[in-house]
Amino acid sequence: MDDLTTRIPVPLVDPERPAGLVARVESLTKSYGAHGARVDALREVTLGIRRGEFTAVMGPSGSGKSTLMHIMAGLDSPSSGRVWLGDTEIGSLGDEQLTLLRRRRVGFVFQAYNLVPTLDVEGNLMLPFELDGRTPSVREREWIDELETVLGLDARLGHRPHELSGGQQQRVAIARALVTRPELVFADEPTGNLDSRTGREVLQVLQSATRGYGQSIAMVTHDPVAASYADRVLFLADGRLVDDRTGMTAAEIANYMLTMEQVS
Ligand SMILES: Nc1ncnc2c1ncn2[C@@H]1O[C@H](COP(=O)(O)OP(=O)(O)OP(=O)(O)O)[C@@H](O)[C@H]1O
Repeated sequence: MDDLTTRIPVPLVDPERPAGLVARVESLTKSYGAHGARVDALREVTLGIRRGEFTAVMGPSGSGKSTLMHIMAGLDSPSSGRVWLGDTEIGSLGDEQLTLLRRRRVGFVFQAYNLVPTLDVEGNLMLPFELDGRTPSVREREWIDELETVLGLDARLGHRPHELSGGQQQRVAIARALVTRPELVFADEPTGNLDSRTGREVLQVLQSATRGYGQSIAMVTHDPVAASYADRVLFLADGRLVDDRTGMTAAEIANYMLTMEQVS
């Protein structure tokens, strides 16, 4: 597989746009259930995801990582607090606008790949455009071709997901998340189903998408090795943001998690 960083010098992020936060939440709270059975999944969380960075959201099981990601991606609504994607406040959008935001401005990569089994690789990559009721422009077609080459999918375009390895399926899912050049890609345990070597390859692809193209990525994981590929690690514990660190090694993250688990 080629290295994204060396092949394409064209930045994904429009240089005219100011650097800063691609998404943020303010005093975000999410509770499930009521009274005695109430679970506070998020408690007054305030944070920003920086544009052009690979951010990992780490924390013990049940700390609120998935809930945070779902709310930031407009897949779930908060109990209270505010959420922005770029300058758009998500809470102010109606259902239709929210659907368009999810379709056009964010991308998703899931642990289970979530490819359409009846479509081949090319069909899966075209899906975001089909759902949007349009065909790719010439520039978009060039970008799709580049992604297919860089992600090593050229020889697989006519194959269906069951004919691919897990790592290949996840590369298709990453390419599909990138084809529309979304402002932010959300990745939920993207290496959860992969062996460690294939997992590392997928993490390198995500890292290269940030370093080579300036793609903003927010990845939820409980794996210290996966988080060490990120530029920045946000730590959640018991529904709260407890730390915000950069440049951590896998060993440092693992130690940090161990300390968190001992304290809680
Ligand atoms: N739909 C729901 N109904 C009730 N409780 C929920 C629901 N979704 C999440 N929770 C609770 O909210 C808390 C946070 O869950 P969340 O899935 O966000 O944690 P997580 O950090 O992603 O965990 P994991 O690493 O195990 O996936 C947990 O206590 C969970 O049981």
